[in-house]
Amino acid sequence: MTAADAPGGLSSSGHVFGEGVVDDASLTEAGAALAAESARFAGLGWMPGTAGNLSVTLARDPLRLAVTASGLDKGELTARDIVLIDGDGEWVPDAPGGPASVTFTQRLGLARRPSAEAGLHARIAAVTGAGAVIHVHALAAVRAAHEWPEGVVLHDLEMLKGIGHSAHGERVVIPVVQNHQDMGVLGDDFERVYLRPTAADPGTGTAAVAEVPALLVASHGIYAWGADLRQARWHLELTEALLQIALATR
Ligand SMILES: CSC[C@@H](O)[C@@H](O)C(=O)COP(=O)(O)O
Ligand SMILES: [Zn+2]
Repeated sequence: MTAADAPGGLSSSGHVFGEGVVDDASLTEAGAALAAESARFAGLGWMPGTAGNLSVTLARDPLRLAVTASGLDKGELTARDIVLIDGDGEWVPDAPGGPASVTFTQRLGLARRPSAEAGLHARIAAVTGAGAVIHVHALAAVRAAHEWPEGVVLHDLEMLKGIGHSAHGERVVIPVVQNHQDMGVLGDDFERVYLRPTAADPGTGTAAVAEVPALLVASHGIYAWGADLRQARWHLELTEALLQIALATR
């Protein structure tokens, strides 16, 4: 299976969960998938200039993510424009199977810095178990966070089903946090507002609480995540559409 035809744009071999080992092949595959996804959102106008960033989780123990490099035009990324980071969002030497002390990025002759927001990607992946996180500067997300700084309440909308909730009779809150340049602060704020999912109780049949797979950062943009890149994209596009409806019908 190639990166192009795999669910989420990344083949199952690209996820090396549990081993903490990431090789050149999985990095290249992740880079290709992130570049393709990034071009899609740049085309939508959701990543103007160098805005926005994306990541995929490559390993869980210890946590390793491939994140887009900082400060690049997100409509022009290539498979090489990624950086391997740890659970703190810090660059880590990659490709342990490669020549000793020569990293993937060094072999390519590139000096890449991880996204300035890599720390929040890593926090979201750690807390939610996400396989992919996407951050864009989409307009409805910014407008909705400005309009409803305590969180955007949605209900009785068909597309809520697309983010794991009911189309009828359920109150869903898209959380909002204030913008901050310190990813540690943003990560803590995210954990404070994140609605953790609960499993269904087989004894009582009590319905599980589903998560809300999106976070609005006021005066900035939106983060959305999912089990893989494709699901993260669906959650992002559906949330932005829901926010457009909320703004249009307020
Ligand atoms: C063009 S300003 C946007 C940045 O400050 C930031 O918010 C952003 O989304 C992109 O940062 P980056 O470090 O390139 O991943
Ligand atoms: Zn941003």
